[in-house]
Amino acid sequence: MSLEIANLDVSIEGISILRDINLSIPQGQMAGLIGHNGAGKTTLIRAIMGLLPATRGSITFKGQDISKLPSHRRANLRISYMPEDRRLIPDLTVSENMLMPAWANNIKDGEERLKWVYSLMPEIADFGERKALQLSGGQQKLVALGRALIPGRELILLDEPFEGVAPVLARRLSEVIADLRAEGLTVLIAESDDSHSADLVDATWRIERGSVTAGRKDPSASLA
Ligand SMILES: Nc1ncnc2c1ncn2[C@@H]1O[C@H](COP(=O)(O)OP(=O)(O)OP(=O)(O)O)[C@@H](O)[C@H]1O
Repeated sequence: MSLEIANLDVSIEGISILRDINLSIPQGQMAGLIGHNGAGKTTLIRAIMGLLPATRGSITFKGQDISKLPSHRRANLRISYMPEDRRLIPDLTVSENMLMPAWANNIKDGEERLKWVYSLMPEIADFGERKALQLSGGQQKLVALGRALIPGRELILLDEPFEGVAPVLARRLSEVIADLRAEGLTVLIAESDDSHSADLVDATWRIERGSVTAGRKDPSASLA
């Protein structure tokens, strides 16, 4: 297994948000995390990243319990995430925004990895020297995905990547995410319904009021 979560509880300011989460993703596979607004998707992603502490249970990555590791040590294990709100720095260029995690985590081959990101998404290579604020919301999503891919080479967690994206760009995002399979990346895609992720993922997990169950892919989703 790449990621294995067992009996995980997470509280925020004393309020129990996630309860007894059990979830696993084999190496190189893609999984969907499907749940309504407020179900706990972002909280789970933040807990995996080490941005929220576990109050119980374990998060194991490639056989190592990472649940007590600080977030920068998890980044060193090549785990990364794409936040729902893109969080680009408006006055920095597209390239600078994507290189930020390489600078922050002392990643030596950031420039090389950036070239690979541009080969994966040639459309953003054209904007490399533009300031992030000059891009449309959808283009910024592609950049945010690219930025997550600079450190994220083993496990990448995508928090509602299709949210608020026009259909053409959503299709393009899907293609780029599908291409990650060839890289052997393990991917978790959070979505409020599986309309975009159903065709991409090997398995689906449903999250509801802080609890996760193994889900089924919605067979009607690919007809949508
Ligand atoms: N900082 C916080 N303080 C208190 N409660 C919080 C905090 N952050 C999240 N919550 C609560 O935790 C629950 C899960 O929120 P979370 O953001 O993880 O859901 P989500 O599935 O990602 O939803 P969305 O699709 O709206 O982003 C919600 O009930 C929310 O109100």
